[in-house]
Amino acid sequence: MTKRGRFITLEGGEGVGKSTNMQYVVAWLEAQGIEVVATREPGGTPRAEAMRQLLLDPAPDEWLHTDAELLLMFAARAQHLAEKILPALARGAWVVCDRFTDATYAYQGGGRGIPAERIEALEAFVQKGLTPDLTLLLDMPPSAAKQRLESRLRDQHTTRDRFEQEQTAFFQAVRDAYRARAAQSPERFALINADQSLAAVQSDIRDTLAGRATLWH
Ligand SMILES: Nc1ncnc2c1ncn2[C@@H]1O[C@H](COP(=O)(O)OP(=O)(O)O)[C@@H](O)[C@H]1O
Ligand SMILES: Cc1cn([C@H]2C[C@H](O)[C@@H](COP(=O)(O)OP(=O)(O)O)O2)c(=O)[nH]c1=O
Repeated sequence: MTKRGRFITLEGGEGVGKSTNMQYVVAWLEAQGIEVVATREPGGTPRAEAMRQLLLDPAPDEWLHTDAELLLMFAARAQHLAEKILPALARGAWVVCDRFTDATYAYQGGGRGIPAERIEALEAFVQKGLTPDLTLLLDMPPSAAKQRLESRLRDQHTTRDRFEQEQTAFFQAVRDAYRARAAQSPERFALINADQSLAAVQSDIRDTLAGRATLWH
C-alpha cells in the first residue's frame, strides 16, 4: 500500500502535556485544510483498547511478565495499524498519534530493560518499514511532570495506572531513552521543551510544524 498522508506522533513521559498539545496539533493542521485522524496508543480501535485495559490495569496482585507486556503493546499496534492508521494514510488523511513505537523503546526498553534488538525485531515484523514522518518529543524533568500529573489525578479523581505507579528511577530511564532516540534520528524528531508555559510550548510546536520541509513536500 502506498502511503500518502503524513504520520505525526507525540511522545514523552507522564504528565508532560501530550494530550493537551495533541488537540493543538490537530486543530492547527485542520486549519490548513488537512483531514486529520487523531488517535492514541496503546489503543485506538475497540480491540486495541481492550488490550490497553490489560496493559494499564493496576490490579496490584496480578503480575504481568515484561515480555507479555512488550508483545501486547505490539499486538495492539498491529490491530491499530491494520484497522485505522494504514487505511487513513492510504486515503491521504494525516494521522496524529499520542504515543507510538518510541514509547516502547522508552518504557519497555529503557524502563523495563528489554534489549533494543528485540524491540527492533518486532517493529520490523509489525510495521514493515512504516515510521512516523515527524515525532514531537515533549521533554521535561520527570519530577516537574509528576507535579502536573498529581494535580490532574486530583482534579479528575482518577487512580494511577500500572505505569504511573512506577518510581522515579523508572521515569528517569524513560526520559533518557527518549532523548537518546531523538539524538539518533534528528531528522525525524523535534525536541520540544515542555517545561515552559503552554503558550510557549504551542508556539514551538507551531514553528516546528510550519518549518519541517519534509512534511510538506
Ligand atoms: N505547559 C504546561 N504548563 C502547565 N500545565 C500544563 C502544561 N501542559 C499541560 N499542563 C497540564 O498538566 C497536566 C498533564 O497534561 P496532559 O496533557 O494530560 O499530559 P500527558 O498527556 O502527557 O500525560 C494537565 O492537567 C494539563 O492541563
Ligand atoms: C504506546 C506505549 C505506551 N506505554 C505506556 C506509557 C504510558 O504509561 C501508558 C499509556 O498511558 P497514556 O494515558 O497514554 O499516558 P499518559 O499517562 O502520559 O497520558 O502506556 C508503554 O509502556 N509502551 C508503549 O509502547
